[in-house]
Amino acid sequence: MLHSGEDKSDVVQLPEGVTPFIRITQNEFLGRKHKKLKEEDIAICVCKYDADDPESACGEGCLNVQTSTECTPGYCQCGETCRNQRFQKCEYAKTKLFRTEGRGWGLLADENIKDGQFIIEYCGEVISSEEAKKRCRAYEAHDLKDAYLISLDANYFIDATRKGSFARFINHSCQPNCVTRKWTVLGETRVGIFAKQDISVGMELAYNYNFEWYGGATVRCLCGAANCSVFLGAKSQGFQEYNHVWEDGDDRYTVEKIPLYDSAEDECFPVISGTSGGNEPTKILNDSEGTMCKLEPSNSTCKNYNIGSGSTPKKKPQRIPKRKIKSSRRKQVNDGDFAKRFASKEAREEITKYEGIKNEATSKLNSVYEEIRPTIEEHGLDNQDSVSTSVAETWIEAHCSKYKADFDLYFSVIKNVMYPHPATDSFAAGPSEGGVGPQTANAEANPPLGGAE
Ligand SMILES: C[S@@+](CC[C@H](N)C(=O)[O-])C[C@H]1O[C@@H](n2cnc3c(N)ncnc32)[C@H](O)[C@@H]1O
Repeated sequence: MLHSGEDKSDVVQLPEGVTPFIRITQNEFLGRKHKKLKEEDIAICVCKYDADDPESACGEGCLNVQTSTECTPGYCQCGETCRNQRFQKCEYAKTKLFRTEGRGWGLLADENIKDGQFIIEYCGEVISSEEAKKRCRAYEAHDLKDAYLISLDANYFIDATRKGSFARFINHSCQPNCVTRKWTVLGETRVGIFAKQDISVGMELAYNYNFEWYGGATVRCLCGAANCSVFLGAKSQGFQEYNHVWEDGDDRYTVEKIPLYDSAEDECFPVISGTSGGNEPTKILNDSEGTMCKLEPSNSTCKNYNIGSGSTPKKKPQRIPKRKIKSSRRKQVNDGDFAKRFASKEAREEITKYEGIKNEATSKLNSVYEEIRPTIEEHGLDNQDSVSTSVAETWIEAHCSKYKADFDLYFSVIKNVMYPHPATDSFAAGPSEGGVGPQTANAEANPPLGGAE
């Protein structure tokens, strides 16, 4: 197998089946030259090399390192010992290309990598958003299914489709072991892949693409993480708003909450109307530092990406109004006082007990909601990713208790309808009292069903 950190030649020997590309170790600029730094703009640190302290030569304490700026050769007093020229010197970790299951090619660590270590630069052609849009259409026309474009800043993109580094093979994961970071190198912004934890040799490298999704066909995520969002971009607001399936009071159910069939071959997951085919709405690819790659509608059937300026889509997705934060009270469901509809005392007592538990759980849920409401509002609408884990846990716990209480109550009602106790007091109503089910006294004792405790 090929070690991505070894072969520095332009045209690389690739394993069979990999679409050829030209390997570059520095971004190439389309339509402009590399910036030439003016002397007064060069950031010069104050580090001095001390043979007894390797950190002295532009380690973590270096002013340039702290501002994610590489030192400029000839200007850094540490000279050759400067350790802050990793992009310039291609100080990549050893990695290896391998074939994944269902996700095309991927890149794995070919040596142990330390938390925070620079792994590789995401190199490609630096192009404007206009050019990105054009290229995207061309790629779609050629039915390329993998997307290799990431955003560099508001106006530029890095396209690693035809020319790039091996970083182009790093797949997305919802639980990644790498992150992207932007660094300023000789006046230009460059994107590096860094380890966000220790990575052992043989582990696949992955970072979170942070797709911002505004419609179009969905790409099923096969990262296999326990917290997988099921689709690339499923957590983005665009995806959530566009792909919601139904709303029920406060709750909005999106496609990601619907159970999927496991088989990758079966396309059994829900088809969301209006999201496929020729009129694909806008889609945005967002790198982990928050800059965005606007993706636009296209007329092709390409599923993975549409890149463009972000101008008006041909067919606007139906915008679903953002969920309003409830004023002060959550909706209270009136279950209709089931207990009093039963003829037997035992049934009434049992159901009354469960009604009490359910009311308590509802009140608890309401008060938890009141507690977390400021946090939710503070973090901007309903993005549950923004609230802290402890808040989310409290909220989930209150929901679970409420669901259990609901279940217990309804179970008890159904049980008493199906297997009624004999009517034991004068309350036993005739049909006009509106019993929930058959009210005939049943000589048979309790049903062979247990309670729902
Ligand atoms: C930058 S490329 C990654 C390398 C790619 N696997 C290859 O073979 O060249 C991004 C593309 O890989 C695929 N991909 C990456 N991560 C994925 C994931 N978690 N689930 C499904 N497909 C994924 C998608 O087709 C995506 O457009």
